[in-house]
Amino acid sequence: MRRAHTVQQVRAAEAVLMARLPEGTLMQRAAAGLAATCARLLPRVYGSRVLVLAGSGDNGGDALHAGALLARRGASVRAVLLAPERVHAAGLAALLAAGGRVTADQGEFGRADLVLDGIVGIGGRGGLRPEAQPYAALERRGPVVAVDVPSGVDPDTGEVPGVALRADVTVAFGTYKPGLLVDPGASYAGVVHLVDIGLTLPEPAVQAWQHADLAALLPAPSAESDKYRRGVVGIAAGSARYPGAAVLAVAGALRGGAGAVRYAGRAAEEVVRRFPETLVSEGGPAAAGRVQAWVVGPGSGEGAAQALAEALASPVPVLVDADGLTELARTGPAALAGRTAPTLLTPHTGEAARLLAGVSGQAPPAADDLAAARLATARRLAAAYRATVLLKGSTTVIAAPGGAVRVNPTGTPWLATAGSGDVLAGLAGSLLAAGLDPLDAATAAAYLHGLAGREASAGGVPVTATEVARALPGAWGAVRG
Ligand SMILES: NC(=O)C1=CN([C@@H]2O[C@H](COP(=O)(O)OP(=O)(O)OC[C@H]3O[C@@H](n4cnc5c(N)ncnc54)[C@H](O)[C@@H]3O)[C@@H](O)[C@H]2O)[C@@H](O)CC1
Ligand SMILES: Nc1ncnc2c1ncn2[C@@H]1O[C@H](COP(=O)(O)OP(=O)(O)O)[C@@H](O)[C@H]1O
Ligand SMILES: [K+]
Repeated sequence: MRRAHTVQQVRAAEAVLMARLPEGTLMQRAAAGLAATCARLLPRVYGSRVLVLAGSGDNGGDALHAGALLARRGASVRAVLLAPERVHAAGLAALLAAGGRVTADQGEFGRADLVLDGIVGIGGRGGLRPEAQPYAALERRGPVVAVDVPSGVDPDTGEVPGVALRADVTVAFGTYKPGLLVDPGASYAGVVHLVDIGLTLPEPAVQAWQHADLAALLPAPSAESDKYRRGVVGIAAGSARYPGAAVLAVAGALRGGAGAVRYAGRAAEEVVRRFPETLVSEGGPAAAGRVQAWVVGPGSGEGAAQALAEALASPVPVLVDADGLTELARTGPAALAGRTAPTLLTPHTGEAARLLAGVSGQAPPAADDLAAARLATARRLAAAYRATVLLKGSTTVIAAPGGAVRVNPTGTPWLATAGSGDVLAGLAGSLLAAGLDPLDAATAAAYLHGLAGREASAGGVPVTATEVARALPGAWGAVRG
């Protein structure tokens, strides 16, 4: 599991450690880890040209100390001081003593074999200041290594409020920061290396699960299992107009670990033709047999209101997607008030905007603004609807009403294809029916769906939602190892 901590959490942990250690110890540890990563990135350190961009704080100090270590190994190190009057004095002294030099020549950026971005770290706010902005647009020859955080990226949120410096590698100290895991910030971080500096940290603000975390969680039948004990997932999706959404949601659900899939809706004929293993009925959720979880909304069209009301009236977990979300946004959180079982909402940013309008009673915010602030959006929705929220898009973020947040590290932009969300909804619903709680079901579904999308698009080929569903068993296999 990758754990990310907020600036406040990091500073608190740092304060405890600094009180025990001689001054400068933490920075020495950080600089040593940073220099070691740089040395691995360079074909050879001796004779390489390294440029340090040093801001006014400790982030600049780390970069200058790492520059000094590289200079001692024979690199030709130059430093641009973005705020010379407030530069980290000990860092600069170390660099100069090791043979490094200060420069004001921007051209060094394009000539460097490696650039260290020490402009700002966890003290940075509000994008790059004007004096640093030109570096974001300059041609580069070697990799840019961000010190702790790519400068200009908000460490706590991943928001990029102005210009930021795109890194090839980020060396993070002590822990990941949420902004390194969530787009748009994550896309500026490149490959993230973690350097242990000895911090003792509390529960992380954000988690990103990996194969091993998921393997421990995915349902598996035992000798005593039968199809009912494995869980039955109900799919209330599709309509005469959109039968495909029903087929795709069922395709996802059949590969999600439940023992049976029950379909309730207008596209029963198409569903059975494609998947004869499905139990079908023509009516809505109220008229269907028992299930352990409902998925409602994909392609439901005009039937969405009725299907949603019936599913929400049931005592089992309900996943609301697509047209179901549009319907829910009309009533707002009040529609969930009487529920006795958990609810999982799976909006993209357009649906998230409608859901927020359903809370405020005002015009929906712009979807692009919500995409730029994914963590805040998912948290707001989870709190307002008292439901778990899986916010789809370039980084899928999952927020539980109690405050837990997970971000999904798998996925590919190739998943942005019609119907892939329907597959995800079916898959997540199936995991809910198999007994996972909404946070785990959403985490596992996003992860497997993202892996399947990558597998199906391997080599950079377009994928269809059907192919994503077909790749799901392979994704389970990869996770299970
Ligand atoms: N907290 C820790 O546990 C450790 C921190 N270390 C380093 O210290 C860094 C934090 O240092 P600081 O607290 O001095 O903060 P920074 O170095 O991140 O920022 C310092 C100053 O930059 C200015 N600034 C803020 N936003 C800016 C912007 N957008 N553009 C230009 N200047 C801006 C402000 O005047 C601020 O005081 C970490 O990111 C890390 O690199 C490490 O040395 C080791 C341990
Ligand atoms: N830029 C992107 N990068 C990665 N994944 C994306 C991107 N855009 C969309 N996705 C993923 O593609 C899927 C699309 O779902 P959705 O928007 O509901 O589409 P549909 O309604 O057509 O099924 C989601 O899993 C979402 O997270
Ligand atoms: K930085």
